[in-house]
Amino acid sequence: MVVLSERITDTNRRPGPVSVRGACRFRTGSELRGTRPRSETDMSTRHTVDTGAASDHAAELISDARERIDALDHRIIGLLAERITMSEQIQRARIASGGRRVHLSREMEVINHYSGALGKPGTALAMTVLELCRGRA
Ligand SMILES: C=C(O[C@@H]1C=C(C(=O)O)C=C[C@H]1O)C(=O)O
Repeated sequence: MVVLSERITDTNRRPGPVSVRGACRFRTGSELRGTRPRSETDMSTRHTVDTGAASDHAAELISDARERIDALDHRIIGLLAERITMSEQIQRARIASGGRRVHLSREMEVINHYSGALGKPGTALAMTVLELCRGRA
């Protein structure tokens, strides 16, 4: 059962809407019946809305896994920064010696490495990594 929204000012008043991140949603049947404490329901709903999950269990699993993904992305970005520094050193040394910035046969090796491991998207990823490291060719 749902009840149409109206803005709430008193958090104990029913059946006004519940605010979720500044937005309003309809009150659920269990909230209207008072079978769950209001704050627990609000937290639980926010949890599932944030993750797109349909249960608290899935929402918790997703939140935990997202933290690990954020940590992995942080490391990937750190590794990319390290790669950019190494690549710049090579490019500077080559240019200082009278050579060119770009070395195509080496780039093909890099692209093959990525596509061998990751398939077609690996090619696109390698191109992006190369662009980050030596600019647009
Ligand atoms: C770093 C180099 O210079 C450039 C950058 C590359 C890279 O970032 O992997 C690869 C080939 C070159 O275009 C290199 O020759 O190894």
